[in-house]
Amino acid sequence: MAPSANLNQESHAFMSNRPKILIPEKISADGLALLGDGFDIHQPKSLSAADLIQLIPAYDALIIRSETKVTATVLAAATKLKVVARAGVGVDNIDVEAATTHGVIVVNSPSGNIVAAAEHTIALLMAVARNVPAGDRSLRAGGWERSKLVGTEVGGKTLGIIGLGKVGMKVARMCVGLGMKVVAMDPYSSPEIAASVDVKLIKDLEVLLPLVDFLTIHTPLIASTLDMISTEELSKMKKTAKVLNVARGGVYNEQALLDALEAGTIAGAGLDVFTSEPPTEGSAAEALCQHSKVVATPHLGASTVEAQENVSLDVCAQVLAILTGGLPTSAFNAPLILPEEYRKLQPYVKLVEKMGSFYTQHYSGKGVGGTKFELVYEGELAGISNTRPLFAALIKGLTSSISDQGGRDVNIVNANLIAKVKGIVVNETHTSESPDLAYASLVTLRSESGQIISGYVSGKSIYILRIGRFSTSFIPEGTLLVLHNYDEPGKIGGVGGILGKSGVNIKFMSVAALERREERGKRGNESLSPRRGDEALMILGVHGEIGRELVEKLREEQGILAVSVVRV
Ligand SMILES: NC(=O)C1=CN([C@@H]2O[C@H](COP(=O)(O)OP(=O)(O)OC[C@H]3O[C@@H](n4cnc5c(N)ncnc54)[C@H](O)[C@@H]3O)[C@@H](O)[C@H]2O)C=CC1
Ligand SMILES: O=C(O)C(=O)COP(=O)(O)O
Repeated sequence: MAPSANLNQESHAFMSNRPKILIPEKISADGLALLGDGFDIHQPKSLSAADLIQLIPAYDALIIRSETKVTATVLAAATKLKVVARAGVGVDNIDVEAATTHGVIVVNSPSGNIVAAAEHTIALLMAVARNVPAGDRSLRAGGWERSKLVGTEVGGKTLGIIGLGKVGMKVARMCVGLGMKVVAMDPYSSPEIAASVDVKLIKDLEVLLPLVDFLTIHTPLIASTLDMISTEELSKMKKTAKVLNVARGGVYNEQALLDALEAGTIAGAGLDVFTSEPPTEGSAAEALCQHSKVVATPHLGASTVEAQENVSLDVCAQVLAILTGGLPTSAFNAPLILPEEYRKLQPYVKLVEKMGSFYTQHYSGKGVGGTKFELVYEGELAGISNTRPLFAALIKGLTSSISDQGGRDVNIVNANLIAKVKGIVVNETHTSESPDLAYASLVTLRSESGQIISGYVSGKSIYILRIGRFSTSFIPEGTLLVLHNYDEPGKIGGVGGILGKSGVNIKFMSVAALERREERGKRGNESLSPRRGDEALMILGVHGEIGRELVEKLREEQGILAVSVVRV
């Protein structure tokens, strides 16, 4: 479907190479200021589902609230997207599983708007208890209906909370403050946590429902909470009970609630959220909004100046971190890594990726290697338990030369999944016993069939230290020619001559000698000069086109045992 004219205009307005951020919903300016001017930020006023699919391929980040539906189709089209940031709590409008498959990080603001949501729950509680909106409506219409609008006090009444999480706990505190008795049901909470806010935890919903005068739900909308309160549950409640929903449309079955209000088996409802927003014509949600026993608001739970500042700051900081190579603080589908650990790991991420890429290109061409690996961390690295970024870097490196996307599709979010699909198994070993280690940390990649590559980081540079039986020290960068040869005089000259004739310049050369038997296992930084008659690896950093013909020519050169071209 073609995008609207308005959209075309807007999308052509910026064509720079800066990372692009799409913000189709209203986000507070505080967070946007945090992003600075290093990005192209596009804030269309409204975006249809079709327009979103049309636009999304150009974007690196998407910042949304509850209105934008980030479906599997949107994510499949989002070839550059690195992050979907939800400026709020609930991520039920994002297909998190599809995001994981596509390597897109989903972040949110876990607590930026919880005070707002809790306070809005109290606003609806008081509104339904005291008929505030009905009184206001009647007065505006010229009435003065006092006896018709007699309410109930909340003090001394029992409130039931389903979902004693962040919002639920705040609501509990506030309602205890209002003099209410509070009981709660949450299978993942503990009696101690509940007791800390004077709440009695009740295991069974069936036991809780008949006790309460007011019921409020504060769970996420997930499979197990959809239609959690339906006809049967409502029938167990007092006829005078009133229900509140500032969580998500769908945790109460809307039709069942409408029927109960109509039948008088439930006395009233305060609703902020609906299964379709705005409610579709003729739906139970629309009928609920019009019902005389209902106080309804248009998903205003998080709509306070303060909450919007908080959530905007929270998610923009994370988008900034992700787009500049850092890690988010609250991701739904990425592991939590402490900033200090991440700082230490970062140089090794590049090293391990290059080791993996080198491995695939150097060994797989020879038909050796396998898909089972051991990644050994020695020295300082051994002390870091959360090496998930290194695991992801290895998977990215191993698969980069054999995937359509050149490994760009692999990241910390989906590395596990991709490894599984490709049958790659990595066993990470941390060994702190490395008495002769001359580097702060050493990383060794070992395949099940015995191939080995080791590397280390020094300052800002990364080095490959060992390839199979050969010890070396070179910076893996650009196009490398790796020649396995007999270490005989004239080899370098011969190879140099062939390359020169083909217009290929040599940028650097490193001759890797066979590790002496006594040196194996030690791997210090002592340089090992090749001995006559031994085999050696010649690693050449080259500039120029290395075609198949040239590789064949090199292979035919006397004393050359194997040639591989590695691009890292
Ligand atoms: N109306 C609005 O504008 C807003 C709505 N929300 C909604 O409120 C929800 C809750 O937010 P938070 O308290 O921050 O989340 P939370 O994750 O801190 O708490 C959710 C609680 O629900 C519990 N839970 C999960 N499944 C359950 C089940 N089957 N039965 C009983 N308890 C269950 C969990 O154990 C957890 O304690 C969000 O997921 C969001 O959908 C949040 C903010 C604003
Ligand atoms: O944070 C949440 O879960 C909310 O429901 C708030 O939604 P909103 O950002 O106001 O569209």
